[in-house]
Amino acid sequence: MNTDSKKINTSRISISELMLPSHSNFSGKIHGGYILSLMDKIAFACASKYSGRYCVTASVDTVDFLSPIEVGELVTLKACVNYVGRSSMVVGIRVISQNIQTGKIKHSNSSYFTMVAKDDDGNTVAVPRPILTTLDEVRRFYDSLRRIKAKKEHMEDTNSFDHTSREALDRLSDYGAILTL
Ligand SMILES: CCCCCCCCCCCCCCCC(=O)SCCNC(=O)CCNC(=O)[C@H](O)C(C)(C)COP(=O)(O)OP(=O)(O)OC[C@H]1O[C@@H](n2cnc3c(N)ncnc32)[C@H](O)[C@@H]1OP(=O)(O)O
Repeated sequence: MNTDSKKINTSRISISELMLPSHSNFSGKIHGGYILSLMDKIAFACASKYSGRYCVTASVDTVDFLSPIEVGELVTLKACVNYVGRSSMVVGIRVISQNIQTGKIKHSNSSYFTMVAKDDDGNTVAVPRPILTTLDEVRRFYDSLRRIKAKKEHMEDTNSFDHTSREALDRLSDYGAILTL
């Protein structure tokens, strides 16, 4: 177990990038996949900065795209480590876009990436214990814990659900689905 400790706020990082026509999709808006790749990059940078280790993405929480991003807008991603396990870190990411001419800012999306630190042999490795210095950091830490617990419960629910049971098949009609087995 790594007994070092580190202030969680040392993980704070932000990147800005101007959105070019090459980043757009068929409708002329910025491609969501491009934003996701920027989010993965900043999550990697944030977790590696905190842990001093090479990190891999273990999981990505839901990403809801709240408003489209236009070509020519300046996209800024802000990230910080919210929660630290033994080898895993939950990185909170907020993405905003700004129209450079008008200055108008839109919240594009937010998400949580779970990153895991690895050593040079590719084994998971303990990361420093987090030092929290503000109540916002305490809130984010507990919010992460709640999401981890909810995900675990959801997995247990999914694993114990029998989709072939009479009850499950009957219930399909509640959702307007027609069964023709
Ligand atoms: C410094 C060098 C510079 C190099 C300069 C390169 C520059 C380059 C630019 C890079 C730009 C972007 C880079 C992005 C990084 C990729 O894109 S990485 C590619 C995509 N990700 C992967 O390939 C990961 C594949 N999966 C794995 O390796 C393993 O399954 C994992 C995730 C490490 C877990 O391994 P495991 O054997 O199950 O280990 P286990 O001990 O059970 O779990 C370890 C921890 O992971 C957690 N965990 C495992 N699975 C999950 C899950 N699904 N959800 C949440 N937590 C999980 C566990 O709870 C545990 O947490 P702790 O209790 O330790 O805190």
